[in-house]
Amino acid sequence: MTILKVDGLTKEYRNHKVVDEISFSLNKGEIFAFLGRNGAGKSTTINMLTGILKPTRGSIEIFDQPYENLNRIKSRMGVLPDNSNYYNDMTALQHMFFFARIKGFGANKKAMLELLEEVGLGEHANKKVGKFSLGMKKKLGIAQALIGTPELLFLDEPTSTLDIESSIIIRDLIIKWASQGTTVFMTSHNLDEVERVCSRIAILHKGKIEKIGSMKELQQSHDEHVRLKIKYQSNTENEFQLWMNEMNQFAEIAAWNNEWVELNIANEGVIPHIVNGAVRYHLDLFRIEVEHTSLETIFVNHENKD
Ligand SMILES: Nc1ncnc2c1ncn2[C@@H]1O[C@H](COP(=O)(O)OP(=O)(O)OP(=O)(O)O)[C@@H](O)[C@H]1O
Repeated sequence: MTILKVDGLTKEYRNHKVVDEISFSLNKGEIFAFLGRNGAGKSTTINMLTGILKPTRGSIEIFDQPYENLNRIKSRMGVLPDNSNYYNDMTALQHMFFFARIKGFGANKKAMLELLEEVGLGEHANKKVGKFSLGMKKKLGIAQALIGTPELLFLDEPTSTLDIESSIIIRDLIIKWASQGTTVFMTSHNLDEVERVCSRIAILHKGKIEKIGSMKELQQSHDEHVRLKIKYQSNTENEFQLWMNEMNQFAEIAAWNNEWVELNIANEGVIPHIVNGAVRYHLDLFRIEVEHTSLETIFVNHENKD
C-alpha cells in the first residue's frame, strides 16, 4: 500500500534548484533513508512534504490524498524537524500538552507520560526544557512527533546529538514502530545506523536523487566486488601459489601474507570453488570472512565522483 508518492518535486530559490525533480514512493511500514551531504536538499524536501514549504513544482500525494488536503491529514503524520524551538520555562510534559493541542488531540496525561517514557525522558517529564541538553531536546522532539500514533513519521536526523545508548534505544524504537505499520522517512549522517535500520535508501546529490533502492540493490549497482578474507595455513609456499593460480579464474588477489589472503570475488557463488581448491592443495582454512560493500563506501565513492 502506497503511503507517500512524490513526482517531479522541485524547489527553486531565485531560479536555483535546491530540490530538482525528485520522484519516489513509500510503502506502508517502510523505513526510508534520505541521504546526502550538507546542503543536498534533505530538509527542504522534508519541509515540502510536511507543508512547511511550498513546492515550486511537482506533485505530492499522502495517504492517496492530494497535497491540497494536507491540513486534513496532518494529524496522521508526525514530524521531527531539523530545528525545534522550545519554551525554556515550560516542562517537557507541558510541551507535550501544547503539541497535542496543536495537532488536535486531547490532553491525555497518561498517554503523554508514556511517550516521554518511551524515548527515555520519563524521569524528566516535569523538568523545565531550558535545563535540557541538546540530546534531551531531541528526545522531546521525537516524543512530540509520536503524539496520536502517526501512520507516517518524518524524522530529520533522529539520533544526531544523542549518546550511543540513547541512539540504540531510538534506533530499536524506529524498527518497532515500522513493524507496527508506521512508515518512516528519515535523514541521517550516520550511515552505519541507516544500514542497520532502513529498508530502502535514496542518495540525494545537489537536489537530485542519484541512487535509490534497498541496501542489496545499491551494492549490486556499485561496481565493487565482494571481499573475501581467508585465514589459512600452508605447509609450503608452493601449495599457496598453486591454489592461487587456480583461483585466478574466480578471484583477484587484493592482499596477502603468510597468514591471510584477501580476494575480490564477483559473487558468493564462487566461494565453494575457492574452499575446494584449498582442500585439494592441502591448505588448512581457519576463518572465512565475507565483506559486502558498505553504505559508507557506496556513499563516499558516489559523492567523490565529481
Ligand atoms: N530560504 C532559502 N533561500 C535560498 N537558499 C536556501 C534557502 N533554504 C535553503 N537553501 C539552500 O538549499 C540547499 C539545501 O538546503 P537543505 O537545508 O535542504 O540541505 P540539507 O540536505 O538538509 O543539509 P544538512 O545536512 O546540512 O541539514 C542549501 O544549499 C541551502 O543553502
